[in-house]
Amino acid sequence: MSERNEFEAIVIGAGQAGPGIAAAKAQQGKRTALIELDRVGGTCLNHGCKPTKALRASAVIARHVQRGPEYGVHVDGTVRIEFGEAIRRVHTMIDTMRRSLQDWLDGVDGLEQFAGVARLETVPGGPHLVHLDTQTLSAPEVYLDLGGRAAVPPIPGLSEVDFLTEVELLNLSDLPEHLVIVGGGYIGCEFAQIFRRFGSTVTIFAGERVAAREDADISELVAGILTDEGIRIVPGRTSSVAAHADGVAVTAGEETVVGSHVLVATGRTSNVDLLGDAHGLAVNARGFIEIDDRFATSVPGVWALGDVNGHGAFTHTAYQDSQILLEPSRSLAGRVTTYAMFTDPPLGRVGMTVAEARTSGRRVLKAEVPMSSVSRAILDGETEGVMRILVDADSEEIIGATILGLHGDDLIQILSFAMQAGVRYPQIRDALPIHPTMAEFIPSILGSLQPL
Ligand SMILES: Cc1cc2nc3c(=O)[nH]c(=O)nc-3n(C[C@H](O)[C@H](O)[C@H](O)COP(=O)(O)OP(=O)(O)OC[C@H]3O[C@@H](n4cnc5c(N)ncnc54)[C@H](O)[C@@H]3O)c2cc1C
Ligand SMILES: NC(=O)c1ccc[n+]([C@@H]2O[C@H](COP(=O)([O-])OP(=O)(O)OC[C@H]3O[C@@H](n4cnc5c(N)ncnc54)[C@H](O)[C@@H]3O)[C@@H](O)[C@H]2O)c1
Repeated sequence: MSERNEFEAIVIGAGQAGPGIAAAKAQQGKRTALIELDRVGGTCLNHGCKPTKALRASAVIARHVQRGPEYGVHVDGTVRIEFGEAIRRVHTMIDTMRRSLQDWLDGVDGLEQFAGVARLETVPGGPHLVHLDTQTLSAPEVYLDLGGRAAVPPIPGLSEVDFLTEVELLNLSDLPEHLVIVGGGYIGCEFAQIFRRFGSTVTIFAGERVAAREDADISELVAGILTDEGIRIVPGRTSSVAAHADGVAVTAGEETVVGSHVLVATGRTSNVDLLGDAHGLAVNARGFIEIDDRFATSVPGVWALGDVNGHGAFTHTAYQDSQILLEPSRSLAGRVTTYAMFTDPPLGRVGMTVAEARTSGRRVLKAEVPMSSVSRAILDGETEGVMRILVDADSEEIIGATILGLHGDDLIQILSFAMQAGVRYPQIRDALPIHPTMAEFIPSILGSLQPL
């Protein structure tokens, strides 16, 4: 090993956790390597959160324009939705953000960047070895921010057609005529609504049901929002896929739908396999690297952050992993995981679902209001959805919340911050809310809790 390749810290993956760790290690004066096989910014920046939410912004505007007459706003002349322009807007924005991240990394003193697939060979007592195509690096500290990729389910015929994952879908320049989506999770629902609003025919093969991680009644509300916009939801697991003269035929049970494009959105798989077979790390049955509360893996000197440790599946969890790691007094224990599905209206979620609360063994109280009773939602003409809060009757802690509706993605954070701070529900119930806002119903429904 030449001295040139001996580092004090190596970070593999420049996604949501890697860049911050790499910069911090370099700033601590450690000679640090950051290795990325693709583009900096990982899934979120290149083909995840950010491009989808930028594209969603165009889809939301399209919807507002279409709904204008309901509000007395008429756009005279033709309204055209140009998918090509919308996707170019997305790419321009993402390119700028990626350049800015790259410029920031390039400016970190003591940080050396490498391109390629890193294979890890752990060595008892360290330093560990990281192999690239033409060279091997070593370091006593290795940080893994490997993320994941679309899982490709073993559906007969799928591998023989040109199916899309989110990567290819976001690289289309022409609008699909009929987008068939296999999987009704967050990716399936978000893309379904976006492409429908641009004018595609959209069919979701939803598996069990859309948004299946949520309570069944919430899934039903989400399904209603999507079907009201003309999206067809076919229940059941996709059993076969085949090439067809008009595109691709997708079948579940008795139902076959022929689409021009098929998107596979049936979950994610971890990138741990890319490390090769000499990493020696304990990996669980789902492919996640096992860690303790401070991200230490089963091999001393190796830490795992972000999606690959299975303790979060979001950008904010991956990024927070890096913040926790860098502050020795913090740990993963007690993190209140919260997330949103960015349909329009969005679904905000934190803590337990009703189904989980029922089996928790706690005495649980529930407060709920349909958005059709929330003044601001009525005034804004956005009455789909529901606001629901679950409380532990004995400890008075908030233990879960679901907000499907206008600003649900932001409103939910009032509750997640309260949960993180250990606030008792009467403190929020007795707060003074502003009228007429969506948040005003959070205190008011906490005054009408009922046993679950
Ligand atoms: C379509 C879509 C929409 C999403 N929307 C949201 C959203 O709205 N909000 C949200 O919070 N989350 C969203 N997510 C999830 C979010 O993108 C991920 O949770 C997040 O990117 C995980 O960050 P990470 O750092 O763990 O991994 P990643 O961002 O995937 O980064 C890992 C990096 O490691 C690199 N890498 C892996 N193995 C190696 C190796 N051996 N050598 C070198 N480099 C390697 C990869 O190339 C990648 O760049 C979305 C995901 C998708 C697919
Ligand atoms: N807003 C957000 O934060 C956001 C948005 C998109 C993605 N993500 C992240 O990406 C991850 C993956 O999202 P996803 O939607 O791919 O996965 P998911 O796990 O949320 O949903 C996949 C769905 O596909 C179904 N399915 C599996 N096999 C099927 C088959 N053969 N036929 C029909 N349906 C089938 C499953 O039952 C499941 O309901 C999420 O867990 C999340 O962490 C986050």
